[in-house]
Amino acid sequence: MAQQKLREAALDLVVRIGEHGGYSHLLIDQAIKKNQFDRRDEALLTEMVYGTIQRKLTLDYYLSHFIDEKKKLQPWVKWLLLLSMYQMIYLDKVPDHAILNEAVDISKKRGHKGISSLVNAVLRNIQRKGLSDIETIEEPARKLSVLTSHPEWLVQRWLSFYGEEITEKMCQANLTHKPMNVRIQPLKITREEAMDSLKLEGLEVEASLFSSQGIIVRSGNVLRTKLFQENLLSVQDQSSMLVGEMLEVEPTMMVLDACSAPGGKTTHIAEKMQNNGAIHAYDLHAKKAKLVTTRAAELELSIIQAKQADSRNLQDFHENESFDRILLDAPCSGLGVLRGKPDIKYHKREEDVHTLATIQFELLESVSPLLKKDGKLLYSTCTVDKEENEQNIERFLQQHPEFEMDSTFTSQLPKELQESAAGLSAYGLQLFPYEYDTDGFFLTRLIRTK
Ligand SMILES: C[S@@+](CC[C@H](N)C(=O)[O-])C[C@H]1O[C@@H](n2cnc3c(N)ncnc32)[C@H](O)[C@@H]1O
Repeated sequence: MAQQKLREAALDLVVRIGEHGGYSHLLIDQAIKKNQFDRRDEALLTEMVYGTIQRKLTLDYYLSHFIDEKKKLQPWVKWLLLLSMYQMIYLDKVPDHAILNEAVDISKKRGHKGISSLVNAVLRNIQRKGLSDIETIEEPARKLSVLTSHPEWLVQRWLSFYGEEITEKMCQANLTHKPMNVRIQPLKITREEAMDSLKLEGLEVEASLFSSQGIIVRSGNVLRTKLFQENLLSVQDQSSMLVGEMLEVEPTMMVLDACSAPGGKTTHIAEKMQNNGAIHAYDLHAKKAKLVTTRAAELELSIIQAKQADSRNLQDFHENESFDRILLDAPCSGLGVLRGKPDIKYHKREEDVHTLATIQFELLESVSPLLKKDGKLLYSTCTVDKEENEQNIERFLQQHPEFEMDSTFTSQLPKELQESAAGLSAYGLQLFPYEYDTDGFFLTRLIRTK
C-alpha cells in the first residue's frame, strides 16, 4: 500500500512536470511533505521522477516497438508506462513483477479495464521480448539523441558548436544527478560554522572552489536543516555564485541588476558589498520583482530596491553613466540546467533560442549606456549555446567600440577554471555540466573604456 502511494505520487509528478514543466525539486519536495515519505522513499521518489523525465526520449523509443505510435494514449497512461519502464530498466531496487502489479493496480484505479489490460500487456511484452538495440541506429546525431534523450535538433546544434566529444560528454552528464549547492549569508555566519552545523545534522558537505561562500551538499536534504530555515543559507548553483564573485563589487558602489528575479545573484552581490551601497534590481514581471524584495528582507539586506520594469527601457528611469557595475543575467533557453530541470529539453524549440538571443542583444544594447566610464558589465546565462553567449558578445563588441573585454577577467577566475575549463574563449567562459559538477553556464565581463 505504501509502495502504491509512492508510485502514485511519482506518477502525478511526472505527468505534472512532463506535460507542463515546473521547478522539479520544489514539486518533489511538496509531495514528500504532503505524503510524509521517509528518507528512503524520498530518495526513491526523486530518482523515479527525475530518471523518467530525464530519459523520456529513450523510453519513448523502446515503447514505440511495443505500441502502435498512432494509438492515442491519455497522458497519464503514457507516463505510467514510461515510469514503470524506467524502473524495470534502470533500477534494480524493485523486482519487475512488483512494478508490473503496481502499474496495473494504479491503472485499474484511475482508468478502466481496457487501460489496465493494455498496461499489463505492454509491460509483460517488454519483459518477455526485451528492448530494441539503440546501437543499430545508424545516423550519429539520431543515435546520440535516443541514447541520451536529448531532442535531435539540440544534439545537431551542440555538435555544430562544440564537436562530438564535448556534446557526448554533455549529453551523458545531463543524465546524472547534480549535487545541490548553497551559499552562506556571510554577514551572519562563516562557512566553517555553517559546514560544522550541517555535518552535525547528518549532511555530507564540501567547500566550493568557486566561491568562498559556497558549500556543495553531497548528501542529505539541506532544505530541512535549521540553517536553511533560519535564512542563513540560500540555494544557488556554484556556477551562478561565480557571477557575484566576478562582478568585482565593493561597498558603496551603485549597481544595476537588470534581470534580477528571484534574486539569487542580487542578494549575493549585496552580501559581497557588505550591505553598503545601492543595488537597483529590475524584473519584467511585478510578481517576480516582489520575490527579490522578499528574499532581500529574509536575508536582511537593505540596499536592494527591486522594481518591475522592462530593462530595455531603463533609460527612462536612470541617467546614462550612473552605475559602477551592471549585471545582465539574461533570460535564456536554460539548456545548461537540464540536470535540475530535465523537462526543459522537451519544451524548448530552436526558434526559442533565436528569439531569446535577440532579446538578450536588445537588453545588452539598452543597459550598456547606463554604465560609467571604467565601469564593468557582467553578462551571464544558464545556457550552453553560442548564439546566446559568445556570438552575442562578439556582435555587441563589434558594434560598441566604447566597450572591450575586461582583460583581467580570466586571471581572476578560480585557478582550476583558468587551467582547464574547456569553454574558455576570447569572449568569456562557457562552463559545461560535465566539468565541475555545476550547471552549464556562461559568464563574461566587459569594461567601458570610453
Ligand atoms: C535568468 S533569470 C534571472 C535570475 C536571477 N538573476 C537570479 O540569479 O536569481 C532572468 C530573469 O529575467 C527576467 N526578464 C526577462 N525579460 C526581461 C526584460 N526585458 N526586462 C527585465 N527582466 C526581464 C525574467 O523574468 C527572469 O526572472
